[in-house]
Amino acid sequence: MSEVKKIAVIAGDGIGPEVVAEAEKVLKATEEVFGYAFKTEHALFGGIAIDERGTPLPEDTLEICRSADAVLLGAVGGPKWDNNSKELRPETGLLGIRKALGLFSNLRPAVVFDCLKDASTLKPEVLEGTDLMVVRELTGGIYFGDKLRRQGEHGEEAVDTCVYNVMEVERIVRQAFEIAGKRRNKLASVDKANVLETSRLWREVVNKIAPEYPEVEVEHVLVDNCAMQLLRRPASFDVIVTENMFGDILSDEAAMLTGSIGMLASASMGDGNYGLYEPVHGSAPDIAGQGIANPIATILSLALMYRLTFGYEDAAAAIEAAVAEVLDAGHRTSDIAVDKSKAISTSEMGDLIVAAIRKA
Ligand SMILES: NC(=O)c1ccc[n+]([C@@H]2O[C@H](COP(=O)([O-])OP(=O)(O)OC[C@H]3O[C@@H](n4cnc5c(N)ncnc54)[C@H](O)[C@@H]3O)[C@@H](O)[C@H]2O)c1
Ligand SMILES: CC(C)[C@H](C(=O)O)[C@@H](O)C(=O)O
Ligand SMILES: [Mg+2]
Repeated sequence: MSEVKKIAVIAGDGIGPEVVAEAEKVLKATEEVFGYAFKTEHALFGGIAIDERGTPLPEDTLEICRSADAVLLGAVGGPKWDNNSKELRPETGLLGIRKALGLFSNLRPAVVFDCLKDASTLKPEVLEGTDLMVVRELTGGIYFGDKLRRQGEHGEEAVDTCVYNVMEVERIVRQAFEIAGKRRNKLASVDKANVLETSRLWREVVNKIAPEYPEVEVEHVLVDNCAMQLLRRPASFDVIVTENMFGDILSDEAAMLTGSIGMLASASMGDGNYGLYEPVHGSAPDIAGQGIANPIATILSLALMYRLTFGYEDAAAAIEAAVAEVLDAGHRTSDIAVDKSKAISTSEMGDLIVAAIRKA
């Protein structure tokens, strides 16, 4: 039996608790199969924390996360809190936890499973071989710059400020080069350097660091062009590194290459092995409570946790293989089902993945 590791579990809102429950089943199965020992501690966060504690990110939730080795998060947000003031929004809690835990690097792999090519809105031949990683800067840029409302010449105005310093760009770009070096040695740096000063700084930093990684081929792509190229030639991308907001948008776009945003996992990391793992999708209020959400993004996020925080490659690979096996066998939640009448539920998908892990 290995040393007990601690995982903070945050279910959140909407489909968050539904998909996290399935990931916890997988956690339990992998503990038993591989002999790992985890202590999980649940914490309140997001809209439910606003309702129960008057703040989206209670101090004790942050403490539970800080004292853990990793965090598993579902999703937060929903219409109930959409008209709240900024401080009382679930999304403010999400930005707060990322900042407080120093998670500046958000890794969002988008891999097209062969058997799911028919689930995407794109032609199968365009998707062939698509396996990319969006490396999104997560604690800077327009998300965190000063915001204000004021009276201007034409009445009320709103201001969002986008700021990046060299240190913030260097650390994420370095991580992206390192990741590209372990993959196919291709890095696309995405910016809007034809317009934005922050993007010109970003590009200067990439060009300054590039000679340290001569084996990595660097391509600068303007973000509007990148949005288009992702649909035109997705398989040509390996690692995409970009700032916070561009990464948010491009990763949702990349999700559709895989068939559904319900397939896209993510890891939010700092300098070390500590990480927060969550699906790329949100709380999906339109399907919450129906038991039909796809839990695979959250389950694959758990696999990323095993790999990146704990170095348990056997369990990570077993989860990924189990997901592939279940999909190959034709099982689909409704978001990836071509014939929706045959779609299975969230918990059926979780159970099938657990069964595949146990029998492997
Ligand atoms: N990390 C997070 O917690 C996070 C991420 C994105 C959005 N949000 C929040 O979630 C709320 C809803 O946002 P949205 O509707 O723009 O995005 P969303 O990702 O929640 O949903 C977009 C669409 O994708 C579908 N979808 C998402 N996840 C799915 C899954 N696992 N299985 C099947 N279908 C799935 C939804 O049903 C919806 O039609 C908002 O409050 C937003 O702020 C939170
Ligand atoms: C909910 C929102 C604040 C968040 C973001 O924009 O970072 C989400 O869209 C994501 O992709 O994690
Ligand atoms: Mg997003």
